[in-house]
Amino acid sequence: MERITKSTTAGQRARVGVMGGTFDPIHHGHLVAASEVAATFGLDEVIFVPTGQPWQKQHKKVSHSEHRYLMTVVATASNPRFTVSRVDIDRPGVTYTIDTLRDLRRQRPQAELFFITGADALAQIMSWKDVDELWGLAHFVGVTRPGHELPDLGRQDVSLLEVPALAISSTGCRERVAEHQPVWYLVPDGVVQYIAKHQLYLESSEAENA
Ligand SMILES: Nc1ncnc2c1ncn2[C@@H]1O[C@H](COP(=O)(O)OP(=O)(O)OP(=O)(O)O)[C@@H](O)[C@H]1O
Ligand SMILES: O=C(O)c1ccc[n+]([C@@H]2O[C@H](COP(=O)([O-])O)[C@@H](O)[C@H]2O)c1
Repeated sequence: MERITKSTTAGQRARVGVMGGTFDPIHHGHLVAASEVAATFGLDEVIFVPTGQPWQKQHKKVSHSEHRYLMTVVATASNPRFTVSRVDIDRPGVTYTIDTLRDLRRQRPQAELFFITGADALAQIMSWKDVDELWGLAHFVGVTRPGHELPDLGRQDVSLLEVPALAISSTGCRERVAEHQPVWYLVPDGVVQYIAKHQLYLESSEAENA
């Protein structure tokens, strides 16, 4: 029997957001962006998808995928509409969104997918693998982010949304931890505790990959 959520009535397709990110660590900028898109587009669910190996960050040191996955689980646990997928971290090799969306469509053939990106990621989208095929797999929603221009790609299947401006970045959070400054209220409480327990980010994140 098909599962019917509060927003989706019988016969309607579920509306599912996909929030992809490195999430190293996940912060309130990610969570507010997902929440705003969910409210504006009447989404039944937002699936957070931590990347496996982000190819455009190969020159940077990225934390182990299990740490990034578990921090994402902790950060989203209190929201019944937020879920976390392992599709990218369990797929061997470099992560491409074309594979993410194909996998999610196989898992949710009835769902209408909305891929959520910040302004900086949307500005790079024309460099993503198989971009011409991406458009057919999801509707794309670009959200505002302080310090980044939201590009108008001139496509009807790309929506632009203004969200509360939170000048938070994972890079900034990692730098603060490395400098022994607090990250309380930049990331969820459970993520602060996870970072401390596992002693993440005590070295500069800009180091080259070994
Ligand atoms: N403060 C923010 N406001 C809106 N969107 C954001 C914000 N931070 C990140 N995003 C978006 O969330 C997605 C995942 O971002 P990511 O995990 O790379 O975080 P980040 O803060 O950009 O990380 P880093 O500083 O390590 O590059 C991207 O689409 C990005 O544009
Ligand atoms: O498919 C690609 O070529 C591609 C290139 C860069 C980024 N992405 C996706 O964009 C999302 C945000 O990535 P990032 O690197 O800003 O954390 C995440 O889901 C990535 O997998 C995808």
